[in-house]
Amino acid sequence: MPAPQQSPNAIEISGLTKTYAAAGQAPAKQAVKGLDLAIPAGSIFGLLGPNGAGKSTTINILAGLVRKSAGKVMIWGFDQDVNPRQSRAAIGVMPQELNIDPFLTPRASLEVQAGLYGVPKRERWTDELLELVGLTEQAESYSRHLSGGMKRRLLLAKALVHRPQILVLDEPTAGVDIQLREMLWRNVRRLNDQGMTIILTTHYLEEAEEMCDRIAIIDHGELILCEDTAALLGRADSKTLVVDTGEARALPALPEGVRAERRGDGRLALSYAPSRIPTDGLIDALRAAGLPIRDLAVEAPDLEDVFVQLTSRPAPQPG
Ligand SMILES: Nc1ncnc2c1ncn2[C@@H]1O[C@H](COP(=O)(O)OP(=O)(O)OP(=O)(O)O)[C@@H](O)[C@H]1O
Repeated sequence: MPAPQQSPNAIEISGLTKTYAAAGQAPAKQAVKGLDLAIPAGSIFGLLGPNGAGKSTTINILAGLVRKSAGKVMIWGFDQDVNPRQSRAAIGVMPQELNIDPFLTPRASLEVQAGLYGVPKRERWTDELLELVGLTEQAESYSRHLSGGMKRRLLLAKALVHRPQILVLDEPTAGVDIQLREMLWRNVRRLNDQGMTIILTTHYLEEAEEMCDRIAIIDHGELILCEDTAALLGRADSKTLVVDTGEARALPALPEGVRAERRGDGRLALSYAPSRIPTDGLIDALRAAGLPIRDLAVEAPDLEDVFVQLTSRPAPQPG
């Protein structure tokens, strides 16, 4: 159904605000505070933030599941307030919760979902979808007999019935095993290769680092930054020099600002800010202090370092 999308962005959010009304003892809560965000078409975009930052609220507003309090949301060129049907049709959401009807088979679930989106019978791709997520064999089993992993795969297929231009994955790999995680990412990459824009939230920063072209970090309902992943990683002013000191265990005197830690394998890990202590200067200092250096490696910062620096909070933990 959708046609527009003249901008290079699949999604444009401006001034997005959400205040949950007070309920019982709980006071009103402003979960999203004037968020501006542009998500380029064709990207794999990560929405990250500590627990309670407002990620799910934002995603649920995009999905049309939560009503925003203020602001503008354009999905695939459609204003959510002006063209709610078209903007909904452009997006598919794989939610966190396993909301699957236990009495439907996977095939029936997909058919019902396609019906809800008004997909005509001849345009349905139920068999292909079952194949895509590896549920062909279980197509006629009751969903209540599916394993947790299979239910998640069915959720992915449900999000795709109407062939959306944008796929949103809310914590897709929380608590799933390695095989399922790999299968999910394989599918996500394949869909992205075919042009689909992917938006995901994840608590696994390693995963975001590996999968996402661009990352936004939000905290307390506000945007902290939005950058290409490579640029983001370049921001962290931290490196780790890992030194194999052989039998020597005594710590030498270290330049100020260097943190030392002995790793499980016996190597000495020295963390430092390269803007203040250049790597070669640190190595010279170690030599001058008489530290035996059998081997050494410099580890670049990862997304976790950046995240902690920017939010001054521990990285989110998988729930
Ligand atoms: N239905 C609701 N009613 C009231 N407050 C809510 C509701 N849903 C979320 N909140 C609050 O809004 C804030 C943002 O929550 P949200 O779930 O969007 O964060 P999140 O970044 O997705 O967190 P998490 O990583 O823990 O899922 C939190 O303080 C949360 O308690």
